[in-house]
Amino acid sequence: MEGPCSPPTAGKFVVVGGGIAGVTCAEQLAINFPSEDILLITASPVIKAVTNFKQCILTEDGNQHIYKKLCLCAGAKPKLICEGNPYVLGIRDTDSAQEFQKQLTKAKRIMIIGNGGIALELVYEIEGCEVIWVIKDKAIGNTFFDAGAAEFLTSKLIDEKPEAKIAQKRTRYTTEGWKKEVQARANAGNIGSALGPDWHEGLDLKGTKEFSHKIHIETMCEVKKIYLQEEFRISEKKSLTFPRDHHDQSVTTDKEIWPVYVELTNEKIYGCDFIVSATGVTPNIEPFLCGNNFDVGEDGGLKVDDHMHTSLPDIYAAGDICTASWHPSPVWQQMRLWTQARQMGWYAAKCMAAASVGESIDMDFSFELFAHVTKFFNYKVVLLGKYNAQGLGSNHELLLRCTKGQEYIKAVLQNGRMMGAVLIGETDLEETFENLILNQMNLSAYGEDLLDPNIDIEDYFD
Ligand SMILES: Cc1cc2nc3c(=O)[nH]c(=O)nc-3n(C[C@H](O)[C@H](O)[C@H](O)COP(=O)(O)OP(=O)(O)OC[C@H]3O[C@@H](n4cnc5c(N)ncnc54)[C@H](O)[C@@H]3O)c2cc1C
Ligand SMILES: NC(=O)C1=CN([C@@H]2O[C@H](COP(=O)(O)OP(=O)(O)OC[C@H]3O[C@@H](n4cnc5c(N)ncnc54)[C@H](OP(=O)(O)O)[C@@H]3O)[C@@H](O)[C@H]2O)C=CC1
Repeated sequence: MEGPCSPPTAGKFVVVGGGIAGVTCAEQLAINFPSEDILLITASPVIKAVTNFKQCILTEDGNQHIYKKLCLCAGAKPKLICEGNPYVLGIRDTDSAQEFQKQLTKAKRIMIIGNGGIALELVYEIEGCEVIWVIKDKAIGNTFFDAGAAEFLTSKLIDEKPEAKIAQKRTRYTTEGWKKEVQARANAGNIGSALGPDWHEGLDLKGTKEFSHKIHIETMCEVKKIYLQEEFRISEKKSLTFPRDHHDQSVTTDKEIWPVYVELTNEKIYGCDFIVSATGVTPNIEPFLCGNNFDVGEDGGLKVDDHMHTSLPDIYAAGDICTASWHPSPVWQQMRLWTQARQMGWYAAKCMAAASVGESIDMDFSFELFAHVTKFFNYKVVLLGKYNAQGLGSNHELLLRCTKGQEYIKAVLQNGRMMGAVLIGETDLEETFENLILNQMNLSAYGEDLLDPNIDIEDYFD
């Protein structure tokens, strides 16, 4: 490690990471302390070490920065099924998304591994390329849906894609102005900020073929082995599987020569141009561990308490890098999402500001109820509270309403109180359900009327 090349700079507050968590944290600190210098450090220059005993961080360019309070917002990186294989791509930032797009323009068939957000979005968006989608579960979208919602969505996947996409209603964050600079600097290194909602809007996700969608789903299996073309040819002659569409699971032999071959745990082998590993993320904590005894969560994040404080004095963390380790509200859980990263960055700044002037602060309201609004297969999707009855055991009931091609509504109730909901389509129920979850009103008397389409429940509960 090189020695420091210039005298240390001092800032009351230092924030590491130019993603949504870090930028929101720095912005909020600047609002609270307009006359202070707030130092925002992002992947270029990369942080090499944090030496807490000296309240000092050392950047890769050899500079030292002294802090009174530090917030680590270095995000996460893709957890790939296999590191160092040029045919296995992860998607995280602008560079990796562009690399994926570049490879796709030359591809006839790709394989997507994983059953979460990235896979769900990709299988719907990719055109002109066969997609073999490999999932560990029985049904699609395990991180967001139960089997019922998955079935509702699967029927959309195998129908033709509609022309009109639903309108964007949220504020778009662009990389213009000063944010562009932050992004550009981050991308100069090899770790950029995570792409967020609408990340594929500007990308032309088209392969070499003329058809729209061709998706084959392999359920309940994982990758057993990946062979490069040469390795595969000299390996014992294995029979290649030829993908059919979703309904036709018959197996025939594929005669084409592919750059890479994947053997699955169900013994099938597919050739393809490349593999997308959409298999979750690992928090970026390594640069901060050396010499520091941070408490680390089971998912590999820096543990933070209800004031976003890590286990080390004056060091906070927010966004994908952290593991929420406080006793949460019964209807909130952490998921590594853009909205949570922003809320955490904002709240961390509030906590840092309060601590620095010796004030106390209550937990922010945004951690009362889990709420995620997104779009899958061109449907608006709203997830509230314990939307999949997470942690409720068998002591819960589900109310369902489904109109094929239009809407899927699920309410999760426990002891007559609403604990969570999945709303797919333009249901207009999110505000009412959000209130019902928050106020924990006893709904036993309403029974199934709660989802009766002939009853306007908005009027009912107002
Ligand atoms: C393809 C994709 C699509 C997504 N879509 C959605 C969506 O639709 N909805 C949703 O809610 N969420 C979505 N997410 C998740 C969401 O983008 C992330 O949860 C969120 O952006 C995390 O923000 P962050 O600031 O914690 O981390 P990041 O955005 O990862 O930012 C981390 C920052 O730290 C910097 N950094 C890293 N290491 C160092 C270091 N050693 N020194 C200095 N700087 C460092 C990086 O350069 C970066 O600027 C998506 C994620 C991906 C990858
Ligand atoms: N619209 C949205 O809300 C979007 C959100 N995102 C967010 O971005 C981040 C990255 O997305 P993504 O990579 O899709 O991560 P997710 O955490 O959403 O999903 C990862 C998926 O990969 C599966 N998986 C993990 N390891 C393996 C393995 N070895 N073999 C096969 N499958 C495996 C997981 O299964 P299991 O759960 O059983 O381990 C899970 O289905 C996440 O934080 C996600 O929430 C991304 C895109 C869109």
